[in-house]
Amino acid sequence: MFRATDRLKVLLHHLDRPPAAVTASSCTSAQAVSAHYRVPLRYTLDNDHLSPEQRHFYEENGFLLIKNLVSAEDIDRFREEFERICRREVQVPGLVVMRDVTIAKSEFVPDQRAVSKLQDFQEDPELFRYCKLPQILKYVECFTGPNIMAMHTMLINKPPDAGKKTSRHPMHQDLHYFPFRPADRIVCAWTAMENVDRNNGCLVVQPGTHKETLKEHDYPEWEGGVNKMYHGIRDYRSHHPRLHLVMEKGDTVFFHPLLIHGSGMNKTQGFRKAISCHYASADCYYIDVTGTTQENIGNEIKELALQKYDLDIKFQESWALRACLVQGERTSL
Ligand SMILES: CC(C)CC(=O)SCCNC(=O)CCNC(=O)[C@H](O)C(C)(C)COP(=O)(O)OP(=O)(O)OC[C@H]1O[C@@H](n2cnc3c(N)ncnc32)[C@H](O)[C@@H]1OP(=O)(O)O
Ligand SMILES: Nc1ncnc2c1ncn2[C@@H]1O[C@H](COP(=O)(O)OP(=O)(O)OP(=O)(O)O)[C@@H](O)[C@H]1O
Ligand SMILES: O=C(O)CCC(=O)C(=O)O
Ligand SMILES: [Fe+2]
Ligand SMILES: [Mg+2]
Repeated sequence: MFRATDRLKVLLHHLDRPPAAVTASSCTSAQAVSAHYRVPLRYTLDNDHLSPEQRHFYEENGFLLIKNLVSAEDIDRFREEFERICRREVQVPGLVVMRDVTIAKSEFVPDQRAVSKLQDFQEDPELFRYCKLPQILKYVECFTGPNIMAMHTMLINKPPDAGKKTSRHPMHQDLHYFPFRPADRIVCAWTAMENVDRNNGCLVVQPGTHKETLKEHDYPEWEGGVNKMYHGIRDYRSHHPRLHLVMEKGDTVFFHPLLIHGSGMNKTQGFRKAISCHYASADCYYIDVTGTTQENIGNEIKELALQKYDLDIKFQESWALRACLVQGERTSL
């Protein structure tokens, strides 16, 4: 994660710079779709990749599911690389290997099956291929524009629930973790590596919640415990309906960082796998989260960097170090 400290110096002078051209300038000749649906377009940029219907769907719902976007061959390669990492045949600098809290806190000696998540795989060329797949970037560009940074990478291996419901991911908004803006120029791509449904803990989304504000997040008070940094929306009572995203291997969902989502318990004996990347426009800018609802996660990440890597850095810096350009120019982030 924190590999190039010298690169940091170059990056830091950008941190507090105001945004150059990332306001709403995007929506210029969006009139066609806009007029058709009589709504202003805000969440998507002018492009000829999305159909008017797809564009309207994302504007209204905050996500877009594309069937069969990643080939079975590619997914099999990602799976093989994941297994090599678990067997410790490859060492990846900066990689965070996370185990389920039930297993991490027990006497059980963890083997590869205990790995519940890999984070920050940007230094693994085979897994990072996912973030550069042209068919994914074509969609990403519709939300971020042409200068694209891969900000956060994950391979999620949701384990069979050990009986304490710790395989759940509480309902949250990803923006809680991100000290950069504007939110509308950030998007997550999440690809199912096998069939996912309610049994093995598919994504659960609340369509339309991307239009709401960022909520306060904290650890949920769950009896069986909760994984490190799995914050959920505090005192959450939502009137929005929940939608379970049933997906097949290779299907990919793109979603907005304010969309409220989570994932259910894995009631099967298999490990539910998905690979994802959060992208942002390189024209985004970092913000200071002091005094905001994000201060708690910012402090937690700073503490982790200090304990684990002996690095005394700002929340924003932890992101600037992980970020990788995947298309266009690294203008700000
Ligand atoms: C949009 C996006 C950002 C949304 C999200 O991804 S939300 C989830 C974010 N999650 C994370 O960022 C996970 C971060 N996880 C990590 O950094 C690591 O897995 C660590 C929790 C630091 C553990 O790594 P490491 O230090 O290598 O492992 P160790 O086995 O030596 O454990 C050190 C101490 O941590 C504890 N631990 C390990 N895994 C978990 C867990 N899943 N939940 C709660 N506590 C955990 C472990 O028991 C140990 O504690 P002590 O024995 O020192 O008290
Ligand atoms: N008590 C709770 N507080 C907050 N979030 C919860 C709570 N219970 C479940 N969730 C969240 O709701 C989402 C769905 O979880 P859940 O395990 O209930 O799965 P489900 O898909 O609804 O399956 P089921 O068919 O068992 O109800 C997850 O994000 C989960 O973390
Ligand atoms: O794959 C999942 O369970 C969802 C994870 C998620 O939403 C996240 O890590 O932010
Ligand atoms: Fe999330
Ligand atoms: Mg439920």
